Amino acid sequence: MVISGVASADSLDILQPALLSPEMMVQVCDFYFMLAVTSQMQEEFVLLRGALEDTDITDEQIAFLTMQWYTGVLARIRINAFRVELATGLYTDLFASAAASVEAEAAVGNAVYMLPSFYNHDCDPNAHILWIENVDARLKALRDIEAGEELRICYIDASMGRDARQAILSKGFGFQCRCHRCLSNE
Ligand SMILES: C[S@@+](CC[C@H](N)C(=O)[O-])C[C@H]1O[C@@H](n2cnc3c(N)ncnc32)[C@H](O)[C@@H]1O
Repeated sequence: MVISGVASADSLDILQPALLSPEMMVQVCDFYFMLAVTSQMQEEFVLLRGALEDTDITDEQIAFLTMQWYTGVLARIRINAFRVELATGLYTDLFASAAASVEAEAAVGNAVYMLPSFYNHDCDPNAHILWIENVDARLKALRDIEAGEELRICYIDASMGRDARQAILSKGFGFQCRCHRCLSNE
């Protein structure tokens, strides 16, 4: 993930982190839980820290890079990252070209965008994030939107049935969807 421009080490704190699954938590006292750091995370952290230490960056500049910071960032990437798929072609036919790009598995990578990270999910969304020719995320309205109406995007393949959607949203994003479509059993 790249944050362009000048950003402070705590700039990602504003994003909602993933809820920790029971396997990832260890109880440290009656009330507090902490992330049980997996060996893979630990290994990645040591590699990252070591790579930065080998550069001209001073210890003071990487003082923020603690294991706690790293796991907090991973928990945020977990539910806020978008799979970037470039749509090419005419703006008027973006959905056809976006669908073709998904079919061709043309993802160019994953990225976290600050503002789009605040859009909640709906199985019948009123907006859609897309990428045209570059990795700048754009928001396209899917229908007329009333002033004050919440902008909602769909995190998953909306063509799946209700149970499949619920299962993916619960497992992947940690919530039970109560959108109009799910509540109407559609
Ligand atoms: C990318 S964040 C969306 C922004 C987040 N609600 C916030 O306040 O920063 C995704 C998280 O928002 C919550 N969320 C998104 N859509 C939801 C929905 N339809 N129902 C309940 N929770 C939802 C879930 O906790 C989900 O893991």
